[in-house]
Amino acid sequence: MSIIEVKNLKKLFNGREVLQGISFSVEKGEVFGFLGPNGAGKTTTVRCVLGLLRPDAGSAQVLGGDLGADDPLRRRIGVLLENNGLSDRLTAQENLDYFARLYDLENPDERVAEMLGFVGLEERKDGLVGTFSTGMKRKLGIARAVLHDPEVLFLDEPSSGLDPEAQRMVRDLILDLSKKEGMTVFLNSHNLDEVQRVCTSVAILHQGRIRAFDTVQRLREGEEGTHIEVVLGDPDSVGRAAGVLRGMPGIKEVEEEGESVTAVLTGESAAAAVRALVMADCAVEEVRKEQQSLEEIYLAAVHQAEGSA
Ligand SMILES: Nc1ncnc2c1ncn2[C@@H]1O[C@H](COP(=O)(O)OP(=O)(O)OP(=O)(O)O)[C@@H](O)[C@H]1O
Repeated sequence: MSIIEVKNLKKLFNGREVLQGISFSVEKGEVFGFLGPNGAGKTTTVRCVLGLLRPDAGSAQVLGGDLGADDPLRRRIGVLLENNGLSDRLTAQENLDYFARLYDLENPDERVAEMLGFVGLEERKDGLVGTFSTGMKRKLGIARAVLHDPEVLFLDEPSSGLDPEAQRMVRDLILDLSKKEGMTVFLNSHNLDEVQRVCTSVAILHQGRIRAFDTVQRLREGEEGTHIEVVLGDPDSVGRAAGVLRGMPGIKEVEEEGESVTAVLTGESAAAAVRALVMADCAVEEVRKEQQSLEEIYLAAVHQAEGSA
């Protein structure tokens, strides 16, 4: 079962179809990036998924249920939206204490201390949140969102307005939650660099339609296979290396370019290609995998959609 399952979701505002039947799913432990230009329909989608907005057609399920209709289910998710839900007039600890009581946690003091430590704010626990920097508030907001140990975490633009160092801390927190706690994360973001670094899969939404949906790795490697460039240490190896690669069934489009050979791996790993080249005595100096950046993929998806509109 997918953790988040959106099927043919439609939403109309004033007769205009803002979501035109979108579908995607997020599996357990994934960090999913939801991308799209301003006005694409991301917030509308998230509001439908969170059960805050009723779709006109289709369904949006989280952990097998409808968050709008199932109270106990809501306890199993954590949400950090633009407004971090913290009170400026309370200290960091008092803010978390309040939510720990709200969630009726078993060992509230321990959990609050643990989460203050997790986000690196234990030394500032008695500071008033109103005096905190944007980065500190964001970290405390994340601690607040995961205090009750949810299975799924929704984050809306978690790094917006943060300096590079604070962005990095937020990124590390997300990776920790996913890798160490096995949390599934839904990340709404315009920061393509951040998404490329932390997300395992992405969907690109544009004008109410999903234009791309796949793992980050598959999107970056391209549909036809992984492009590699093998740089050879001596010119004599080039022809021999090209011959070896052409003889491998899972490799196509082998071309000689100066002191390099380029190829597309369709059913063979880069490691297997390198092994074959070394066995054939080719002086392999460097192997580069040529991957598109998420930014290139995003811009291509959006422009292609605009071209076809
Ligand atoms: N309550 C509403 N009533 C009418 N139109 C709405 C409403 N909410 C959103 N829209 C419209 O739906 C479209 C999608 O908006 P949405 O906020 O979902 O986009 P978004 O992808 O989240 O954009 P951004 O990145 O700027 O936050 C926009 O054209 C917006 O004006």
